[in-house]
Amino acid sequence: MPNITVDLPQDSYKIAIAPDSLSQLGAMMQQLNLGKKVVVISNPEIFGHYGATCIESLETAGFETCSHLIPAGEEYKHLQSIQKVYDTALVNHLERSSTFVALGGGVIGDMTGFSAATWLRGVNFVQVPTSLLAIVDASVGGKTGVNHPQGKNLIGAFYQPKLVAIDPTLLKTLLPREFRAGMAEVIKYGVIWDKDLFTKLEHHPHLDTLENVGDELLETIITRSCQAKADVVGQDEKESGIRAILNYGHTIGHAVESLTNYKQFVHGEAVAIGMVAAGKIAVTMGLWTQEEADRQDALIAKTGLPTDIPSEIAIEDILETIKSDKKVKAGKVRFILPTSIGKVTITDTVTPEIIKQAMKPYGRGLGKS
Ligand SMILES: NC(=O)c1ccc[n+]([C@@H]2O[C@H](COP(=O)([O-])OP(=O)(O)OC[C@H]3O[C@@H](n4cnc5c(N)ncnc54)[C@H](O)[C@@H]3O)[C@@H](O)[C@H]2O)c1
Ligand SMILES: O=C(O)C(=O)C[C@@H](O)[C@H](O)[C@H](O)COP(=O)(O)O
Ligand SMILES: [Zn+2]
Repeated sequence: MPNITVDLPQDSYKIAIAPDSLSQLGAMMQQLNLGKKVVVISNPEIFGHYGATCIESLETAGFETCSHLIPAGEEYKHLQSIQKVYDTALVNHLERSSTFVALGGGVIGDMTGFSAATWLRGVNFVQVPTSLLAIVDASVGGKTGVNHPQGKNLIGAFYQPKLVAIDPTLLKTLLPREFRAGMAEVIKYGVIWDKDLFTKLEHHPHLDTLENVGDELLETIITRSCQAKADVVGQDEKESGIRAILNYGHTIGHAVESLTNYKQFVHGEAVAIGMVAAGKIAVTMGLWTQEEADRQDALIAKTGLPTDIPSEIAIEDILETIKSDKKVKAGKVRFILPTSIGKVTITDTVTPEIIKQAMKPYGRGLGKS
């Protein structure tokens, strides 16, 4: 599989994609002129599977290692978990030249990156993504952070890794539900950026498990998704413009995640629901054809992802929650809406009335309104 570069004005970095990336991690990090000390941050399950290989690779390359484990789950993505990472960094005398390695999914990656951005005002950071979602999206681009009780990722920093080491063989232990969640972000790239990827996904009979996707399509999924993200981030590192398109499906998706207290849906599932909702809004506004929106929704359904906002969520609660979305500008909520497959527009013209109208015919999200 090819390597990809995230080309930035400062500190460009490599996304290394290979079936032995984990065992080569130490050797790859050796090339980066990093300090001797490394903390590997993970969760107990992932560390149980891959911690030993990771540590062995680092120590063979001459690094001194320690580890820090955070319990699994989005509900631990908060500032108290970061405080405990700082405690480990302090006890182990990590220095400015030291490196924080994220061995995990997007939750571990976002928290490790935020800890690295803030400990000693910034130490080195390396991503070793282990979930499909982290491989194709979260490990690339330097968005790091944690949730606030009032909303998703409200606390954070843009802080780029020195290296992203992707080992697709780690996916063999990922649960099918989590695989499908990653596929939601892959479908996102198809809708916002890569029509050809979208068509390839449409033509594949089953997208619901790693086995059904198969090696050839998996390689395409990983390389095209990472390339799409690298292209967008390379143009707009800190989301002053085009990068906002990577938030397609997230305006309503994040609201659904936080309104269900991160218990009912994992991130990718909420994004799938958010993409279907954004599609309805785009069709209602005359920006997108019903036929293409149906193709998007069919792909999401074929993957086995949810499509509907649960009826227990009142549309008023969604409208209230999206007011604290990070894309709000001059008090206006901005939406990313498709105009044709592979192309989207960023707009602040979506009113609460349009959202209600778009949702109404489908009977969703109107339970308590
Ligand atoms: N920074 C970004 O650009 C970005 C992009 C997308 C999502 N995110 C964030 O990422 C998070 C979602 O990431 P996620 O979907 O990876 O969730 P996650 O990190 O919670 O991982 C999902 C589950 O899979 C398990 N897991 C991961 N890899 C495994 C493996 N190889 N084998 C067995 N189990 C494994 C984890 O322990 C966890 O239980 C959200 O917090 C989201 O906000 C960030
Ligand atoms: O990298 C980006 O930019 C994204 O928006 C990618 C999203 O998939 C990801 O979920 C991100 O964390 C959302 O960012 P946020 O700024 O809306 O919290
Ligand atoms: Zn996302």
